[in-house]
Amino acid sequence: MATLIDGRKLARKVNQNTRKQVNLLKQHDIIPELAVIMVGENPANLLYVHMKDRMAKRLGIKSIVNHLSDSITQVQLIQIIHKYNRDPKINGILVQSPLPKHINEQLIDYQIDPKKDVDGFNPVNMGRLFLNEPGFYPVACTPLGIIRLLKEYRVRLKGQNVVIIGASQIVGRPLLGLMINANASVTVLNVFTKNLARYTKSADIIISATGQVNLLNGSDVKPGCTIIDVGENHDANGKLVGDVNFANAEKVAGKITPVPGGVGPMTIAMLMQQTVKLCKWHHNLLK
Ligand SMILES: Nc1nc(=O)c2c([nH]1)NC[C@@H]1CN(c3ccc(C(=O)N[C@@H](CCC(=O)O)C(=O)O)cc3)C=[N+]21
Repeated sequence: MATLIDGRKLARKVNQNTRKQVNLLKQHDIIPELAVIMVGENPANLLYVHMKDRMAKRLGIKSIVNHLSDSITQVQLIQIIHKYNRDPKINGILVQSPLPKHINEQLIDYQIDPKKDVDGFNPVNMGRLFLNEPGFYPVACTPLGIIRLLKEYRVRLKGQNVVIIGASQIVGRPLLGLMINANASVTVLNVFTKNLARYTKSADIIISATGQVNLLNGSDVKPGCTIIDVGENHDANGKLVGDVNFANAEKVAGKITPVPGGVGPMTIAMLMQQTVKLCKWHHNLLK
C-alpha cells in the first residue's frame, strides 16, 4: 500500500505559517490584499472562489471578490484589471479561469501587472520561470503546491524521470518549468498520447492534470513510483475523483495524493502564501 500524500495536513502547516507572517505585517500596519475577479456562473468556479475568499479572511488577508456578469466586455474587464493595477493597497490580482469564450484569456493575462500577478500567468513571469531567473517572481500556485508536497514527502526531483500529463497554462506548463529548474528529466504528454503506459511505466513521478476519469490504472505505473493527481472530476455517481484510479493505483505506487485532500488544498495554501510574499515584496520587506 502506498503512503498517502496528505495535502490537507501540509496546507494547514503552510497556512499557519502564512497567518504568522500576516500578523507580523500587521505590526507595521500592513494588511495584504488580494483581488479575485470571476466572470459568469460556472458552479465549480463559484465554489473555488468562495474557498479562496474564506481562507484569505481566516488568515487575516483582505480579500475582494469582484463577481462580474457573463455579458461583461473584454474592454470593461481590462479596465477593472487596470484599476487594481493602479491601487497601491492591492498586492495580488487573480482572474479565475476559464473565462467566457468572448474574452481572450491570454490577452487578459498580459493586462495584469507582473508585480501583482499572483497566478504567475503573465508571460513575463512565465518567461522568468522558463529561464530559471534568480530572485523572487510569482509562479502558478498549483505547480508550486505540487513541488512543496514532493519536498515534504522527501521525493527527490534531480535526475528523476518525471511524466507530466497535460500541458495547460495553469498546471502542466509552469510545472514543466519548475521541474526543469530542479534538474528532473521531464516528459510532457497529453490525452492524445499514443500508448501512455509506455511512458508512465518508466516514470519515477507521474503528475496527471487532464480532467479525464480513470486515465491511469495501477497496471500503468511502476511499482514504488510517486503519483500526483491534479484531476478534479466528477464520476458517474457525482463523486469528486481525480484522473487516476486510486483504488488500484495505491496498491502499486509508493506515494500517492488523494482527491479530494491532495493538490487542491495546497493550491489555495500557496495562493495565500504568495499573496503575502507579494505584499512583503511591494514593501521591500522580502528577505
Ligand atoms: N486563475 C485561476 N487560478 C487558479 O488557481 C484556478 C483557476 N483560475 N481556475 C480553477 C482552478 C481550480 N482550482 C482549485 C483550487 C482548489 C481546489 C480544492 O481545494 N479542491 C478540494 C476539493 C473541493 C471540493 O470539495 O470540490 C480538494 O481537492 O480537496 C480545487 C481546484 C484553482 N484554479
